[in-house]
Amino acid sequence: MTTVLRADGLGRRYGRSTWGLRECTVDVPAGRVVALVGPNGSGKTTLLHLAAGLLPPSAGTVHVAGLAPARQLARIGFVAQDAPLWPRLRVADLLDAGRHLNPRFDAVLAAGRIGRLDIPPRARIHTLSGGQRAQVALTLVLAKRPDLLLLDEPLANLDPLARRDFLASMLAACTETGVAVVFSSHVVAELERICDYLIVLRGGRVRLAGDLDDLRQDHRVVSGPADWPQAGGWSVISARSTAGRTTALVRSDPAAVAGPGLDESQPTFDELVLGYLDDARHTPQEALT
Ligand SMILES: Nc1ncnc2c1ncn2[C@@H]1O[C@H](COP(=O)(O)OP(=O)(O)OP(=O)(O)O)[C@@H](O)[C@H]1O
Repeated sequence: MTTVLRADGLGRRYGRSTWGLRECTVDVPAGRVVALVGPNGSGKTTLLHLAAGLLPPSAGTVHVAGLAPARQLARIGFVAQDAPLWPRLRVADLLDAGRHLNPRFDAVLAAGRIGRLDIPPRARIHTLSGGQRAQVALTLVLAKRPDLLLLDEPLANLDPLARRDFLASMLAACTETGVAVVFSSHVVAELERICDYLIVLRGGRVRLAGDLDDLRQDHRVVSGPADWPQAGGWSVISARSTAGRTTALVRSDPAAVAGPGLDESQPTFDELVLGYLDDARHTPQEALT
């Protein structure tokens, strides 16, 4: 397995005592589409900035295709939150700038993509819709032909139709170019269709990371009488009780069988993510400082 992004004990401290990210260890295989999820302030942007070489680590290491990000800038595409672009420039001028600034820039791919999206090349950026601006930003980084694409909440500010179009075109571009994508988002429901790898952050720490199919196999949603989670040998991630029944996300040996009176199923993507965001063992942010 080729690893495109490797973080080992990675941490970033802001000021003297606030850790934005701590003890982050993940291995992202080449060509995967990674959902990076977590509540506000959980460290998603910090991780993306470290991976893009925009921030130096305070602890641990991060490598992109085996080297420090600063030495791999040509292989990394990064789109910051809100896809900032020069508002007065025309689309064609931006693509031109991209061509001059990036040695591997694929001008044919960029022009073809903008044409297929029906974005007028003569239009100035500030006249485009939020969805069109997000697509121009995605086109610019895809044309760099990166090995790793880092997208920080690209769906924010997009309406549901624009989100669907953006995700579909992003997935098509990934399949075509083989680029790995790490994609931070709060729009959990939309991620399942496109992601095959998951990283859940909470309180600056990695709560869960791995191949989505493997993670779903390792977990169960089990529902039973109100007191059941105390009775078994499960590792309970989170539990909720309503109307005399308790439903819990548990991590278990795939061979384990639920006892009598318990219903179990493999978690959906939402159940897995929300179960870890609800994690009762959550370490409060104060404990990280
Ligand atoms: N420049 C900074 N100075 C001080 N603290 C910061 C700075 N940037 C981030 N932090 C802190 O680090 C933590 C992680 O922030 P980060 O922006 O990485 O989270 P996030 O998961 O991307 O949040 P959001 O979903 O709101 O964008 C937060 O507690 C935040 O307040």
